[in-house]
Amino acid sequence: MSLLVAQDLGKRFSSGGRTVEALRDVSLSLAAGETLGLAGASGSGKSTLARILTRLVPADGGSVRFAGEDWLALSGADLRRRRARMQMVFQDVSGAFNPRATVADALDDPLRIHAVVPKGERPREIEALLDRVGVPAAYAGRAVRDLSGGQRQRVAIARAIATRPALIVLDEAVSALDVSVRERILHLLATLQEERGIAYLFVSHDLAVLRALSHRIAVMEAGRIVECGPAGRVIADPQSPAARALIRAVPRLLPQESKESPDGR
Ligand SMILES: Nc1ncnc2c1ncn2[C@@H]1O[C@H](COP(=O)(O)OP(=O)(O)OP(=O)(O)O)[C@@H](O)[C@H]1O
Repeated sequence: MSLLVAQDLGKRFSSGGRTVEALRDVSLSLAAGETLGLAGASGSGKSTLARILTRLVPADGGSVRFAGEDWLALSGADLRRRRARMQMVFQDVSGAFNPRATVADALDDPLRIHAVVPKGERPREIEALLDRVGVPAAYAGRAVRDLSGGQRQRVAIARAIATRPALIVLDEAVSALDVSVRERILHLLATLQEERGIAYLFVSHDLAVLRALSHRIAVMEAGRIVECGPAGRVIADPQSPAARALIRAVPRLLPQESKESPDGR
């Protein structure tokens, strides 16, 4: 059974007398424990889709079923409670944290809000989360803004897994990082997925990044999904001009290194 099914999502933005159709009839599905990579040129609608799925912006039309529920119909306390099951990590996580927040504060918030563990166990849980993402426990008292970009992303991942989500939406989550730091974070994400069965919707303009993690890749162009298939197939044998253009932008792409799963997902 699918963990998430989005159907016919649409979104228009109006600004300065101009209307942009950011999403047109977008449908996709995601299985538990699966990574769907979402590729596309700048402005193709990737972030809008990520923001609609995470309920940061409303859709104009369409539906989303998540974990068996009508996700777009949830509101108020019901939505707040269910948010524990769908978390997100963005490119610039500094904006997501209170600038003065310590690492411990940033992790304590979701544990408290979602009552993940009893109050007395929260300090130990924070330690375990930091350990899991490879941040030394001694960093707990530091301000998030004083961390390196890679460490901040590790804390953002720790915060995302704190509520034991079924799905994490990652929007350009490794794009600002150096290549070696990026590779270690991608490895961490892959390991967490194996351990916990978390599904990822991984948004990136960089197909090389998507190839490292994705079982399937969907390609967007001008608000539509123009191609979707097993990661290895999309990279080795792209069917759409949009996918071909993205591949041309990354000359080192080698299809045989794709992490496509044995059942062809
Ligand atoms: N709040 C907004 N107001 C007006 N237009 C918007 C808004 N958000 C997005 N858009 C427009 O919607 C379209 C899709 O934008 P979106 O950010 O989803 O694309 P993207 O594929 O994520 O691009 P990028 O990779 O550059 O982030 C673009 O034309 C963008 O200018």
